[in-house]
Amino acid sequence: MKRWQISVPASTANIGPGFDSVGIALDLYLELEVQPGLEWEFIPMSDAVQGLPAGKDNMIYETALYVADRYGYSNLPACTVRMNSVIPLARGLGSSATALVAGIELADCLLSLQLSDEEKLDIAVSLEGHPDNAAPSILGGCVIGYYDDKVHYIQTPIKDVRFLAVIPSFKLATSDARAVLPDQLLYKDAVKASGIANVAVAALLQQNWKLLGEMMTKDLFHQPYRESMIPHYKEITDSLQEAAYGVYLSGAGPTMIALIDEARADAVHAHYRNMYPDFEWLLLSCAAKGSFAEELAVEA
Ligand SMILES: Nc1ncnc2c1ncn2[C@@H]1O[C@H](COP(=O)(O)OP(=O)(O)O)[C@@H](O)[C@H]1O
Ligand SMILES: N[C@@H](CCOP(=O)(O)O)C(=O)O
Repeated sequence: MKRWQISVPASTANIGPGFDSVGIALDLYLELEVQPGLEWEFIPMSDAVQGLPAGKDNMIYETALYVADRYGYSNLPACTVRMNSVIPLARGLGSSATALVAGIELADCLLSLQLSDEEKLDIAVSLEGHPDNAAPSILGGCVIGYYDDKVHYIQTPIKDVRFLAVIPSFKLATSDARAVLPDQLLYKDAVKASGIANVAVAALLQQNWKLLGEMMTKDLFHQPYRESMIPHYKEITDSLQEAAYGVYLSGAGPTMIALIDEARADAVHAHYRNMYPDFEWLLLSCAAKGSFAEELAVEA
């Protein structure tokens, strides 16, 4: 009887103006331990995953079944899945994408599909609609991508900077934070927004963190519409701006992230954590490696 360990990194999407397109994998993980069982059961092993569906209504199972169906299988052998995660849910750190990617890895293990990264990407992004969370969770590093009939992307490493996440205590579902965005932009505004995003991406590729930070605050695609959903957004981001290259809304929020020089990160973290103790603070790094599954030794 085989057993597996599946590991999927969280992600921070948009990075300011890279709306629905730019994302970075973070060293914060959803981990699953999978072993054959009598019926499907998802057991939470950490606080972050308490209260999630425990059976076939869990998103990880639903995704795995979707993959099975896509490859011509009508069911999956029942398993007990122990879920361990430190990714806060509905905070803008890509937890739903980690569940989706974990489901793909799960089906891959149980059905010996031997999916390539490209196949995993195609499945995940066709389900999410945008590649900014799922692509870095699968590939690791920073991924700049666009999806139509396939995922067009560039993957690039991130070095010398840390991500200081300021996490409010309330949840904000991505669907709610997308509902406040406009249906259309005026042509001249779209040109301006695209110019800002182009410079941000070029800065990212050249690791020009100062220029990237400047472009973060100029975003016209999503942050201006979402800021008012997050109490103290302006106060906190203005304050952090003094110690950071730039500050942005992570994914759909409510988490805010300051991009900080690696050498100063610990000191900045300690200082701001004391200033705003009502928030959860996490000092994170880019995860160079994406999702993976490995077979565990059979228990005696
Ligand atoms: N490990 C998991 N197992 C099952 N469902 C999950 C898991 N992690 C996240 N989800 C689902 O994803 C939802 C959060 O998704 P979303 O609103 O997109 O926020 P985010 O992806 O920013 O955390 C959770 O409320 C839950 O329904
Ligand atoms: N581009 C999406 C990203 C959502 O990320 P999440 O981590 O909040 O799920 C958006 O901004 O809506």
